[in-house]
Amino acid sequence: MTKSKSMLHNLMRPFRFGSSRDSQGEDDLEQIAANEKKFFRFETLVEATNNFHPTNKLGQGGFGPVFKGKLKDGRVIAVKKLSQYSKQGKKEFMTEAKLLARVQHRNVVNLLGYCVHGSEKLLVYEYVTNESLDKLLFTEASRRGELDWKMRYGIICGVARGLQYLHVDSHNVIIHRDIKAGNVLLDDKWVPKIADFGMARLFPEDQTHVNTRVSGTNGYMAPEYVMHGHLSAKADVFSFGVLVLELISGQRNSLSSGLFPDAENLLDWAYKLYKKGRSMEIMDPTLASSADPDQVTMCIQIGLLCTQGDPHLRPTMPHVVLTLSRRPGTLEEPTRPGMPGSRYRRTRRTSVSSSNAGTSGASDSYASTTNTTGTITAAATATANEIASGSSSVSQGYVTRRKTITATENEIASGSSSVSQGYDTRGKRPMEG
Ligand SMILES: Nc1ncnc2c1ncn2[C@@H]1O[C@H](COP(=O)(O)OP(=O)(O)OP(=O)(O)O)[C@@H](O)[C@H]1O
Repeated sequence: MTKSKSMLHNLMRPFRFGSSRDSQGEDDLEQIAANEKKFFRFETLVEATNNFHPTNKLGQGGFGPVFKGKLKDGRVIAVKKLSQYSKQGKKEFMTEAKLLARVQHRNVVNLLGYCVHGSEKLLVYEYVTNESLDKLLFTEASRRGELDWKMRYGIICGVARGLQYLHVDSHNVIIHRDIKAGNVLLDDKWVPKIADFGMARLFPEDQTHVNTRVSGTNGYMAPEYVMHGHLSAKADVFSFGVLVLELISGQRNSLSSGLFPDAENLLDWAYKLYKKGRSMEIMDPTLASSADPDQVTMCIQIGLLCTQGDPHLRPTMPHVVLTLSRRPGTLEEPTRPGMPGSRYRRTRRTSVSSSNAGTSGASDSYASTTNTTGTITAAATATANEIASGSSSVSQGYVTRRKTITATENEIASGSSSVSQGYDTRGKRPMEG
């Protein structure tokens, strides 16, 4: 083809019609992906996982089963077979997966690539050797003692850095929406890695169940998200705050545990003790010999700042990372934590913390009341009480996924994002190819 002919050919490409255009597009994408070594042949994954043998199965998540495998080049992988309910078109899936595979950070589980085979869609991750944090912290309680303070502090710092990367430093703003102990994997050196990012892109909103607008996990979801479906990076900050308090206390943030004297949940308990100057009482007793009291006190305060009812008052992740990198010092006073069922109310505050530069003086806050305003219909089928007690099925299945919205990096970095105002039904902001 001459140069001018090939130019014309390229110009005409978007206007070609019919299936040949689609298959051509897919072929092109496959070719690009293959060149970038992100596209895995199905046969390669069959071989690596011993034909997805049950003994290779690592577990079953909301998006489908995960299998351990080994590639011929020696790399150990985790292959997630996406649920058949992912109706996303092949081309779109490949575009999304290709972009997500560019997200690379020490504290994020790296997506090595992906595969499409007939109706099957698969994601190929680096294999992370150790358990997920929830197993160590909660499921096998006897193992909680293995996590001394230094390790827990390292996990707090690592997850904070991973989230900062997703919110601000990656090519695209990525709001995770499901930060929880179960989505933090630990490698052989106990470096934490955030799993399951970017699922919103692979499970577009219009393909999820009608009653399940809110996804996420009970006990971790910010009240504005539960109640109104408002999602911003500050919803991740809230979940991160819950995780911090869980790491310090060794307790799940759930009502059903009944472990929090005179308090509704872990956040309430921590806040009440903090107000009495006794915040250290939430500390897991197994940390007694390893804890650095100044660091623990600082982290409790960070946890409380992150879980404040008013999303505008919560710090941004860059601010959290900065605070953690400094020696423990004076921090702002946290206001009341957000509770599921809290009512949304705007109040004018006289002082706004330094972590919120860029937010307006008038701030939204959540009244501490369990009276709902009926706006729960904007969220999920679960009631506020179900969510608070962890008995809701909001996060149980693939149908509960996911929604995120648009924001610029600067908005998110400054905490002034208006992301909660508008939704991108496909769970993303536009990305460059
Ligand atoms: N990259 C990985 N390396 C090692 N194990 C992994 C990896 N990804 C997932 N797993 C394991 O596979 C299992 C299923 O994980 P997945 O993330 O799909 O679901 P989940 O976190 O259990 O639930 P949910 O989807 O509701 O968050 C878990 O036990 C998890 O620890």
